[in-house]
Amino acid sequence: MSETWSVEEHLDDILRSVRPLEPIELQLLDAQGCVLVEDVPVPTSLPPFDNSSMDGYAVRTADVEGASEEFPAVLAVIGDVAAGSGDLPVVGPGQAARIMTGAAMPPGAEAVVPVEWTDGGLGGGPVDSMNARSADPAGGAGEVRVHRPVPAGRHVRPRGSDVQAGALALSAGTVLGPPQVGLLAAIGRGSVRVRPRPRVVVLSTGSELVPPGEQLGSGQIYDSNSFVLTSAARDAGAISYRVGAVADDADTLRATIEDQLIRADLIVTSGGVSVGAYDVVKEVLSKIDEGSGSVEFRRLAMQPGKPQGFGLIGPERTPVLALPGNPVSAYVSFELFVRPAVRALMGRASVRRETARARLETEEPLTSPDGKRQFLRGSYLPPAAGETHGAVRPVGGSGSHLIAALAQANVLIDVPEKTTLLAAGEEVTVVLLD
Ligand SMILES: Nc1nc2c(c(=O)[nH]1)N[C@H]1C(S)=C(S)[C@@H](COP(=O)(O)OP(=O)(O)OC[C@H]3O[C@@H](n4cnc5c(N)ncnc54)[C@H](O)[C@@H]3O)O[C@H]1N2
Ligand code: MOO
Repeated sequence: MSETWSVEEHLDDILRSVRPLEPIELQLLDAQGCVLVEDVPVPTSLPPFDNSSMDGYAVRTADVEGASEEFPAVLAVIGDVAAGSGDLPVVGPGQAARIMTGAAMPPGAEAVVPVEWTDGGLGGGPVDSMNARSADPAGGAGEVRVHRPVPAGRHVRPRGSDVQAGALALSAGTVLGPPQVGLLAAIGRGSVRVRPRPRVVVLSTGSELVPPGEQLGSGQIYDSNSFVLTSAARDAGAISYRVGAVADDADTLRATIEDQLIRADLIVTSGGVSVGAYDVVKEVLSKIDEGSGSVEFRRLAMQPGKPQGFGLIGPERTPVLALPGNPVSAYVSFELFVRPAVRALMGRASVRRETARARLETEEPLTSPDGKRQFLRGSYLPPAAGETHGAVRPVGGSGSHLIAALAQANVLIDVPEKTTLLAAGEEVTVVLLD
């Protein structure tokens, strides 16, 4: 650990080694959040047939020309066309078919008159709605009085007006959010080829750690890192598995990691990477895979998050990121290094968090160590209307054990290596955490 690496050098090293996962065919809902690797054409136009956009009556326009409430057009109702009806009546002169939203236009009809522009077949004034079929089984028969004319095509959604057969529904590289999943379903695709979500195994280490919910003994603390890292991995798009804290024992740790390799696209550990006598992660991972790669431990010009390990292990050369154990260090390290690695495995084009420039609000000037890039926790308010910059206020101090303040933060204030003092009102870069 003699050489010191910058944040960017460490990240570049990780991103150079992490390749997107091989694509697989996934059911639509399993593909949510994934990157599509195929161009998906539209097999059949949407809508697949001309259909009504209103509940009403399908008519021939000539029959309702000049119609008014005083002088309604009286048409013979020849039946109902409900959404899903396959059998369509032919609408002849002087006739109308009662039609529901989404139902196919019957042959002969050119437009739809909404039910509100008619007497609903009841012989009175305009109605608000149709009677339910159960209450009025004969509603689709008899006569209807139409109070207004309609031009051809009115209240009709033509076949292909949404998207035409042969067009590109979605192109390779698209991230499948809910609307894209909806479009795939609408064109009849049950599954698609995507890069899968990476499986991230999170493993915390430390003999002092006790799972939340259990009793603490003397010198013990609750294991929070494995929870924050597992949920952060899920938030980044991964399928994450939390492995309970492993004691500071080299053999146990080695066996646990070897067991976990089978289900991991990425392994994240926390703790045990510093210079203490019980820092077993470093001890085990530096030697786990002699010959076919191992984990390198380095010191970064960064605070928090100075000690970091990265390498590829096992037969599949699975990436391992060994994060420092201090809770804030572990989380900041996740945001800066693990999240981009997860996104790179997913094949996402942008792997980094967004940043913004913000005005610093602080009573006392902030100090930062020379030669270290510092990531302070901040509470950020986006720009108000008409303003170009938001405002950020530091929360908590720089101590990497300050878990409560971290929970109040929505940004990291990125203080460059050479900056040692920041006064109120200065412009800073913030990394947006949500
Ligand atoms: N002599 C030196 N000591 C330390 C140095 C150094 O350069 N010289 N670096 C310090 C820095 S900076 C960091 S960061 C830590 C990193 O230490 P480790 O990665 O070895 O982490 P641990 O010693 O296991 O734990 C550190 C701290 O965090 C608590 N912890 C650990 N795991 C969890 C968890 N899962 N949940 C909650 N809290 C956890 C642990 O109890 C310790 O308090 O080393 C410094 N020391
Ligand atoms: O680097 Mo440690 O992460 O400063 O607390």
